[in-house]
Amino acid sequence: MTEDIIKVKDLIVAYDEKPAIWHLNMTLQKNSITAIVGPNGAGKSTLIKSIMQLIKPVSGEIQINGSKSKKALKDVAYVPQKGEVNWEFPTTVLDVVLMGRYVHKGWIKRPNKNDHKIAMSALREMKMEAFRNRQISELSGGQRQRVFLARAICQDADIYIMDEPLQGIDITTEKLIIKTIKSLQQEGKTFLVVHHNLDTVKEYFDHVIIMNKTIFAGGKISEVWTEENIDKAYNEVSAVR
Ligand SMILES: Nc1ncnc2c1ncn2[C@@H]1O[C@H](COP(=O)(O)OP(=O)(O)OP(=O)(O)O)[C@@H](O)[C@H]1O
Repeated sequence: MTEDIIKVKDLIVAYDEKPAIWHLNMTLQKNSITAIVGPNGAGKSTLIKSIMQLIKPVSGEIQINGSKSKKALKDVAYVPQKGEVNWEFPTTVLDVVLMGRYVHKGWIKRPNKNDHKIAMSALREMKMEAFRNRQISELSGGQRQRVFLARAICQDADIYIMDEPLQGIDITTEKLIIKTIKSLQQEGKTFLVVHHNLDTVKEYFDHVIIMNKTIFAGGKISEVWTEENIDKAYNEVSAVR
């Protein structure tokens, strides 16, 4: 029996009255690892920012675990694109990872021993333990991505929404991130991941959403990952532009 953990109904999102998402409907299946693919400007980031309530849609409805409330977001860990973060902010790797705990305690309470233990274990999982006292401005791109994943792990959310986590990283880090995602799936977690490399979709994911402003196909890789569907989204864009 499958269960939809996120439901998006008839979503329209616009920037300066120009639609970036147009009548989009999708569901995210619980315990899946789902890729969102589509060409540049297809609205992939806009979709996940809408789910994270970082952007207000023109219309439509988004439910997380059956709820439309902002409170439902505490079950969601968000990994933004690297470029969206101020990496010059003076803070250490450990402090960034500990931020994952604030969702559980609020911003007022200081992290306790247990929070530190959880943060260190997440850093260990991402092989970043040795960097814990390093300033985030002094990390490479791949190391930054690992720190962000460690923060998400530290939050211990049910759902992980990640915007291009494999962008600009080496193959070792890519394999480490995928291994971590797959082992978290074994623990019952769900992943929605913006992904660009079409060659690795089949290997890394079990579900896919193929989009360009709206959804062209969505479901199990074995059912919807076809040349025809990919072509539609990447080439037949005029209908929704
Ligand atoms: N803050 C913004 N203001 C105005 N337009 C925006 C803004 N953010 C995105 N857009 C536009 O909305 C459309 C969708 O952008 P979005 O970043 O969601 O696409 P994407 O699929 O994530 O692209 P990419 O693969 O290039 O990262 C694009 O045409 C983009 O130019």
